[in-house]
Amino acid sequence: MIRLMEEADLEAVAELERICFSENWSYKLLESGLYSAYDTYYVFAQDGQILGYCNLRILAGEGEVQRIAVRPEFRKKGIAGQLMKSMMEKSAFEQVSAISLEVRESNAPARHLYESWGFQAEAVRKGYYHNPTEDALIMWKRMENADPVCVTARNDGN
Ligand SMILES: CC(=O)SCCNC(=O)CCNC(=O)[C@H](O)C(C)(C)COP(=O)(O)OP(=O)(O)OC[C@H]1O[C@@H](n2cnc3c(N)ncnc32)[C@H](O)[C@@H]1OP(=O)(O)O
Repeated sequence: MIRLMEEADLEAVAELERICFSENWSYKLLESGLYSAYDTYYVFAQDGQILGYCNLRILAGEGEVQRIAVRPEFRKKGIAGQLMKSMMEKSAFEQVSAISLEVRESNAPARHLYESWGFQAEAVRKGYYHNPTEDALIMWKRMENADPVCVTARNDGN
């Protein structure tokens, strides 16, 4: 089941980070995020185990999918899809104009996931990632209530 992350989940989520990302978020960073007014963390929990988690940041009327990860042995079972659904519902509830995210260019599973939720790659950040060095794709999804003028301005870097 999907629920909000709690303090008791922090160690398990930090472990998930270590398993899933070469540049992983620390316990301290996750702890500060838990109490941030801008961040919403969801976990997918089953039989007392955290199988997946994600973080949505909402700032100035825009959303950003900052993190999503699923334990390797539980992938391709729709868990990330359920986490995405929770973030999309939260974004709609908060009436964000658009949602963005960054993803490694070579990360086919994540890109497929995001495309299936209506995200489109619109820009590249050269050498954004380290360990190994790689470009980031910036993907966007416009929400139905989007203000086109505002979104265009943001995409031009203004
Ligand atoms: C903003 C960021 O966090 S970017 C980094 C994203 N996170 C990571 O790279 C961490 C490591 N990877 C993972 O944890 C997982 O592979 C995730 C989160 C990308 C996907 O999690 P899963 O639970 O396996 O995804 P889920 O089963 O919900 O599948 C979602 C869609 O992606 C597709 N997909 C999943 N894995 C793959 C794959 N290896 N190759 C191609 N497509 C895939 C599925 O077919 C499904 O598409 P569909 O809805 O059209 O059938």
